[in-house]
Amino acid sequence: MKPMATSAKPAASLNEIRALLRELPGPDLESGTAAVLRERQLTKPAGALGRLEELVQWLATWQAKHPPFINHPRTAVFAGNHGVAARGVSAYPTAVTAQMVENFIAGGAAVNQLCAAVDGDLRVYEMALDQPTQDFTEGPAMTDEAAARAIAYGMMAVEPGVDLLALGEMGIGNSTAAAALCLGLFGGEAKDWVGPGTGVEGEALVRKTAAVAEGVAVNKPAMTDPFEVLRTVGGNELAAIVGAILAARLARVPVVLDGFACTAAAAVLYAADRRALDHCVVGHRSPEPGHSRLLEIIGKQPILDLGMRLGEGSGATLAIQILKGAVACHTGMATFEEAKVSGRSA
Ligand SMILES: O=C(O)c1ccc[n+]([C@@H]2O[C@H](COP(=O)([O-])O)[C@@H](O)[C@H]2O)c1
Ligand SMILES: Cc1cc2nc[nH]c2cc1C
Repeated sequence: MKPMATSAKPAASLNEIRALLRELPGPDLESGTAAVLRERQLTKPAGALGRLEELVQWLATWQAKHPPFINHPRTAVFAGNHGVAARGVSAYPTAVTAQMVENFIAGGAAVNQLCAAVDGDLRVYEMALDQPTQDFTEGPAMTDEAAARAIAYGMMAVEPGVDLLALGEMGIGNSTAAAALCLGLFGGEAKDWVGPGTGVEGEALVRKTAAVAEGVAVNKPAMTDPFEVLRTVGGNELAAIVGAILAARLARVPVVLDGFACTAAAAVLYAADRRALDHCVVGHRSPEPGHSRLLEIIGKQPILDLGMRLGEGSGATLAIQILKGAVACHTGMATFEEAKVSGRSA
């Protein structure tokens, strides 16, 4: 694992990102069909591997390869700080974002263990933690240039050789930003999208809900498209996730999303183009109430449902093991013909 310092990337504008969205490659139906045809020949009753069969078809379709493979999975964790955290909306101080980055580097976090367990390559991308975004209850969190730069930064997580990308985030206060993103993108009321995050309750939860409502109200006139929602109430690590998802699509790398904040960032792309997340699965369901609501809207069924509400890519990384199992069956099983097993009689 190698941490990466934030460096000035060539300035981009959100218009360049919007243009990219119009160039996304579609599914490779030939590879997907090849996976379905092979599944039918394997020594099992038709459909008996359930969702594993769908996942293999999905992988083949979006890697544009049959058989699909997972030899070099990567978990990319983006870390950012949020001005809105100063409103007392998290159970933890903002210093924890940088402290946890140190913990990731030292190998002491949950995601380090989960990534090692799936033989993954963990990368941590620290994004100017000493320069939090503006408090979005007072105006836009980011300028156009800063949002575009953060998206471009996230694109670096997709490098040659990576064949599956799990995404995660670390950012004290980002469940407030994620709730504001969801409210800005999909409407409803602030309380529909706000939950405990790291464990806020009582007065702090009231403050958090008010911050989300206020942030969206203040920035509403600027929220003319999903990228403006990201710019005005999102954050660096959330924008980077958007960039990583776009770059993965362009490089034909399937993506595994994590919990609430990660999925909320991804939902910016869904709101901009209904097909933009077709190369993504959601690794797990977080108990953060906004996550289930969001999964319903984007039409994704999570792979795991283990009550994990950690973030940092932990659930997405764990789900890599399920995807590996699906690929192992698909590539390693014998066909009825090879194993001389009789097929279905009626
Ligand atoms: O992934 C989730 O669903 C999730 C749910 C609750 C908390 N988190 C993590 O906790 C942090 C955000 O919580 P908060 O209370 O500081 O907004 C951030 O670092 C997330 O990775 C993550
Ligand atoms: C300790 C801690 C670890 C985390 N990992 C991801 N988000 C986190 C938030 C906190 C507070």
